[in-house]
Order: sequence, then C-alpha cells, then structure tokens
Amino acid sequence: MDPILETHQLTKVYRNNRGIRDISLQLHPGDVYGLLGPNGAGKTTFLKLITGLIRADQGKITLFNGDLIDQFEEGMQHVGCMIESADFYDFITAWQYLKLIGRFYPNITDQRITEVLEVVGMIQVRKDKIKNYSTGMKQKLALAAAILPNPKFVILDEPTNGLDIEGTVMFRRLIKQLSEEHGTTFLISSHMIHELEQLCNRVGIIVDGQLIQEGHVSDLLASGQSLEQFYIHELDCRKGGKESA
Ligand SMILES: Nc1ncnc2c1ncn2[C@@H]1O[C@H](COP(=O)(O)OP(=O)(O)OP(=O)(O)O)[C@@H](O)[C@H]1O
Repeated sequence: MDPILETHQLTKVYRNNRGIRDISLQLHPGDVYGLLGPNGAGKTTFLKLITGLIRADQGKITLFNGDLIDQFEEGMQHVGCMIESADFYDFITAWQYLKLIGRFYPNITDQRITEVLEVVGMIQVRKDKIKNYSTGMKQKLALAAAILPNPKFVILDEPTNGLDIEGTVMFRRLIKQLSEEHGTTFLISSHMIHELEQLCNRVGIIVDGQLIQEGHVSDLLASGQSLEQFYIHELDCRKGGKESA
C-alpha cells in the first residue's frame, strides 16, 4: 500500500539555528503514529511543514502520492488538522464557525455539523459565542473542525491540552473509533505518553530536531517495556552519546 505521507530528509532551520534536520518518515493507511519529544524538539515545526504552514529549506514531502507543494489542494482536501492553539473569530458561535469551515469542503450538511458537535460534546453550547468558551471548549471545537470533512488523514498537535478528564476520554474514544471503523490515519504529537501508548500503533521520537528512533508499540509492550520506559531510555542513550562525544 502506498504511504499516506512520506517525508524525505526534511529540513527547516530557523535563524536561531533551531528547527528540524533530515527527517525521513512514512505513514501508512490506518497508522496511528505518535510523535514524542521534549519541549522545543521540533514536533510542531514538522507538523507545520507537512501541512504547508511553513516551507522547508530542503527535503521532499509526498502526501497521497503527490508532491505537497505542487499538488497542495488535492492532497490537503483529505487532511484534517489542528496545529497549535486554534485562532477563532470570538464573536461567532461554534455552529457558525463550523458552518464557515464547512464552506471550504463539498457536501458538509447541517446534519454533519450537528454530528461532530455531538461527538465532541459541544451540542449544548453550539449557540454560545466562542469568546465565552474555556480553553478546553475551544480545543474541542478545533477537534470538531478537524474531523468535520471526514478526512482520511488527521494531524493533531497537543490535542488534549486543556481538556478535562471527560474530554480526554472522549478524544481517545474518537480516535479509536475513527481509526478502527473508518481506517482514518492519525499523526499525533503529544506529551501525554500514556494516551499515546493506548492509541498508537507506531511512535517516533524527535530530539534536537532529529528523528532519533521509531518503533511499533506492540513490539515494545511485548518486550515488557512501557512506552514511557522506551522513551526515557532513548533520551538517556542520546544524552550519554552526546556526553561521551
Ligand atoms: N518561528 C520560529 N523562529 C525561530 N525559532 C523557532 C520558530 N518556531 C520554532 N522555533 C524554535 O524551533 C525549535 C522547535 O520548536 P517546535 O515548536 O517545533 O518544538 P516542539 O517539539 O513542538 O516543542 P513543544 O513540545 O514545546 O511544543 C524550538 O527551539 C523553537 O524555539
């Protein structure tokens, strides 16, 4: 099966010399891929590059078999994303916001908008102005917008930030349902390692802008390691390697 996303030696270095270097990664249909890494490692930079929010210095991004830059609209029509804190028009309601987002896609009905509001638990507050929402409510609305067009591939940056316990459970169930019943592919960057262990089939660790390790979660668990142990071990190896260099 062709990969959904393939990056080849993707590099973006900011003026302060931070960023990412040479990241080559493949996501296959149905993957739920967790991106882990310390603060400032380069996860958001990677997600911004693969959604065209910023341009790479070097490397190639192939999305649904097409070059991301040359065939941006064709590729992105199958992608839902939520990257960093979403910006909203504060004076409109959740319903109006999703209606607005729906205009970018064909065939988004009012019924579909109701459906996603129900899924993320926002149906009761759909007529309230966004300015009156809490951080978690805005996060749920951003998630609703990301899944609105039934995308084949969903990219989520810190999706559970600000969510309460109920919201986190809703999020986990939603990802499981979409991946198991619809075969949706996910790329999720998060520090919630226990969530990722339950959700993901594959994980990758980014440190100092480089993808230092990838693994199948089932292999880790079968070897008696938790994802947290694997992660800490990889970070320690990296530190050890740097110190002895
Ligand atoms: N626009 C920018 N200009 C300069 N440096 C930047 C810019 N955006 C990010 N960086 C730097 O690039 C590095 C990677 O940032 P990035 O936001 O990708 O990390 P992250 O892994 O998502 O971190 P976190 O887990 O804290 O969200 C950081 O050192 C950050 O300060």
